[in-house]
Amino acid sequence: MTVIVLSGPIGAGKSSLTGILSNYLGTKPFYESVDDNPVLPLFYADPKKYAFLLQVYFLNTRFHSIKDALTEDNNVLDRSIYEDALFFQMNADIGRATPEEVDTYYELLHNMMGELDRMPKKNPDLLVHINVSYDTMIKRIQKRGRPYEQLSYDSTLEDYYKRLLRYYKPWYEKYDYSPKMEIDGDKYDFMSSEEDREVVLDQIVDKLKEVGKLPMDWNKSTDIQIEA
Ligand SMILES: Nc1ncnc2c1ncn2[C@@H]1O[C@H](COP(=O)(O)OP(=O)(O)OP(=O)(O)O)[C@@H](O)[C@H]1O
Ligand SMILES: Nc1nc(=O)c2ncn([C@H]3C[C@H](O)[C@@H](CO)O3)c2[nH]1
Repeated sequence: MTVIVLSGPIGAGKSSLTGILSNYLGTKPFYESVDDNPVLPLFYADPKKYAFLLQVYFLNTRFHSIKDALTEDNNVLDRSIYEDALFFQMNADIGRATPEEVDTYYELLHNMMGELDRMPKKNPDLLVHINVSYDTMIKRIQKRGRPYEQLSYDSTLEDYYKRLLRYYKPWYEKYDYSPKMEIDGDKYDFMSSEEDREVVLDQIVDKLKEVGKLPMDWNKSTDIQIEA
């Protein structure tokens, strides 16, 4: 079984690359609950009131996806459980959670991580992190067009997004649950440029080979599924 997780800030391209990568490798994609998430619009309308609820919602749905993913042989997950605390901590730091909510959240997270430790596979095999600058992030958020994520929706979102990027840098540097790699999301338009898509897929395939998750002579035309 091989598990690949994508990470990166809002609009970095995780869902898009999850689809492309899983299609390329012939594995199953698992997406973060966004369009069917009833709490997300509430959170953007009143972050202070809904930050804790949203966090619990994401933790719960993420846990479901991880359990489902473990029933499949190989899979690609759009965002890791390890990023949930980054979001929560950032929201707590800007006063959107009470001390009781902070304590409860970390206890719940700790409890869930304990459950993951008992699963047949504790950690992913590879984390693929998409790096984007603030300008790219905003362009992508605009392109996708969820109304409540637009800068025009709330004047504090610019600060929120810039802060999020600042939190991601040390988070990625510290991340050590699995091998990891970065994709330059500013440079490569893997959505519309076939050439860029190939470069990005090659980078990921090379890394999977390096960590022993694909045979060294694998190429797409051999059409072999990624190794258990
Ligand atoms: N490398 C890229 N080049 C050009 N456009 C991209 C790229 N990656 C993503 N996009 C576009 O940017 C938008 C956001 O992408 P996507 O939904 O995949 O981001 P995400 O990281 O999953 O976001 P979120 O964290 O909000 O779930 C989409 O419209 C997508 O088509
Ligand atoms: N507050 C908060 N905590 C999370 O754990 C979290 N995970 C994702 N998101 C938001 C970002 C995008 O708008 C949208 C899609 O990623 O959902 C989160 N927001």
